[in-house]
Amino acid sequence: MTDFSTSADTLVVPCPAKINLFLHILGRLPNGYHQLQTVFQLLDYGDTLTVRQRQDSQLTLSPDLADVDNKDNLVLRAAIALRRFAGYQGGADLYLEKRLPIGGGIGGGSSDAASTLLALNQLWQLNLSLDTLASIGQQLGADVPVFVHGATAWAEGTGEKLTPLSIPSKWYLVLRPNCFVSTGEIFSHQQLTRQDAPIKIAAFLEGGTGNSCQPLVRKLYPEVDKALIWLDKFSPAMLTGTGSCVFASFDNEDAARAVLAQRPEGTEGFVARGVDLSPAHTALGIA
Ligand SMILES: C[C@](O)(CO)[C@H](O)COP(=O)(O)OP(=O)(O)OC[C@H]1O[C@@H](n2ccc(N)nc2=O)[C@H](O)[C@@H]1O
Ligand SMILES: Nc1ncnc2c1ncn2[C@@H]1O[C@H](COP(=O)(O)OP(=O)(O)OP(=O)(O)O)[C@@H](O)[C@H]1O
Repeated sequence: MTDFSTSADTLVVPCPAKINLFLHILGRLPNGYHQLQTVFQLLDYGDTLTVRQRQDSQLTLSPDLADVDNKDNLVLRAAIALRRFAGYQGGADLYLEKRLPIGGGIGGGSSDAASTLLALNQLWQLNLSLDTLASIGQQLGADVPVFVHGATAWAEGTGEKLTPLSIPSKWYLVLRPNCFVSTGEIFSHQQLTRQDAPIKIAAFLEGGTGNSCQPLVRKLYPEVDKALIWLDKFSPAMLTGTGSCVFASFDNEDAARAVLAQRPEGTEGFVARGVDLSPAHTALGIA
C-alpha cells in the first residue's frame, strides 16, 4: 500500500465540483460539438487528489474506481498528456479520493483532470502557463479549462472562452437522482433544442435564464423529473449540465441541510457553498 503522508515531495489538491447556473445551446460546430453559453459556478466541495514524486518514470493511480478503468481515468490521462507535452521523463504516484457522483453534470472527471495538470505542473516544476494547461486539458474534456483557470465564469464556445464572474455567495443543495445521464447521448439526441439566441451577461444577471437540456433530460429520465419537482417545492430547481444532478440555492447552510435531510429515498446529495475562486488554486498558491 502506498504511503501518502504529507511531505515536501507531496501535494494535496481539491478537485471542486461545478454547477451550470444556466446553459444555452446556440448551435452545432462542424466537429459535432455544441456552441454554448453558460455560467460555471465553482463549489467548495469535491474530490481530493494527492500527487507524490517518484524516483523512477512510473505513473500510478489508486484506488481503482468501480465504474472507470484506470487507463480511462481522466487523472491518468491528464498526467500522460502533460508529460508528453512537456517531454518530462519522471513519474508520480497519484491518489484520488472520489466523492463526486460520476455522470452527474457536476464536472467531477474534468475537475480531477484539471487538478492533476495544476499539481503535476508544480511537482515536476514544468512552469507551464494556465493557458497552456487549459489547452492540454481541453483535449480531455470541454469542462477542463474552467477548472484549470480556477474562477467562476461566464463561458462561451464549447466552454473554453471564459470571463471571470463574481456571483453573490450562496449555498447550494445538489441532488442526484438514482440515474446516470450520458453527456454524449443528450448532445446527439434529435430532440435537443439547439437554437438559443445569444444573450449578454447582463441578461443572465437579471434572471429568467434556464438550462436548454432540461426539457429533454426530464422527459428521458423520469427520476430527474421527479427530483426537479420535489426540490422546486423548497427553492427554484434546475438541472446542471446534462444532468443527472439538479440543484437549488439557499440563503444559508442550515436551510439547505434541512432540505437535504428530507431528500426522497434513492437520491443522494450534498450541500456546498458557491465560491469565486477554485479551492485547487488556493491550495496550490496560484494567484
Ligand atoms: C454540458 C457541460 O457539462 C456543461 O458544463 C459540458 O459542456 C460537458 O463537458 P464534458 O463532460 O467535459 O464533455 P466532453 O467529455 O468534452 O464531451 C462529451 C460529449 O458531449 C458532447 N459535447 C460536449 C460539450 C459540448 N460543448 N458539445 C458537445 O456536443 C460531445 O458529443 C462529446 O462527445
Ligand atoms: N476521475 C474520473 N471521475 C469521474 N469520471 C471519470 C473519471 N475519469 C474518467 N471518467 C469518465 O468520464 C465520464 C464523465 O464523468 P463526469 O463525472 O465528469 O461526468 P459529468 O459530471 O457528467 O461531467 P460534465 O459535467 O463535465 O458533463 C464518466 O462516464 C467516466 O467514465
